[in-house]
Amino acid sequence: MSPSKHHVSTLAHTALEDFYVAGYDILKGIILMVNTWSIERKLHHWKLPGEFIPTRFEGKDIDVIGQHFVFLPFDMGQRKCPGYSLGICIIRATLVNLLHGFNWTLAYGLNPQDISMDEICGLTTHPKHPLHLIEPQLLGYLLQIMEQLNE
Ligand code: HEM
Repeated sequence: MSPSKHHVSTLAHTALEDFYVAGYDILKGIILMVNTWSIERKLHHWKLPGEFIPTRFEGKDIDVIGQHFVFLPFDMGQRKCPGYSLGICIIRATLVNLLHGFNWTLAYGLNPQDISMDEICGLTTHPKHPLHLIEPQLLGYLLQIMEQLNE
């Protein structure tokens, strides 16, 4: 996992007035980016925060809309993501359809524990190593189509 200084989770914001926060004087006009990745970890709420453990959210009264500082995927306050509920719907619908409609297996004979959860961080965070999956039926259709094209 990369060090926290590489994870910045908000867009750039400009301070509209001088203010003081957490020991820092912020001057009007300064451009700020808030490192929510680091805030979530500094609060020491999560066990093994760098590990992919989806069950950690089970039975927890923690939402994603900026009420809980330990989990801020969409940030909080006036400039939090206005598309958060559409974003959640799209991810849920896409994932559910992919899992419901196809039988995926890991490529190259990999085991689930071999999947790398390393990230590349920038304006958005994405996997450092792509996830290669095979869907045998889909692969069969594709091969058939390619054969027909070659005839
Ligand atoms: C899971 C999907 C998404 C995630 C994790 C996400 C996350 C974020 C984050 C962290 C910000 C920065 C907030 C800040 O700088 O304080 C943001 C801003 C924004 N997002 Fe999203 N977003 C998602 C989906 C979407 C979708 C689907 C839309 C639109 C249809 C959208 C539109 C925007 C806009 C317009 C802003 C800028 C808001 C502003 O500066 O006032 N996002 N998003």
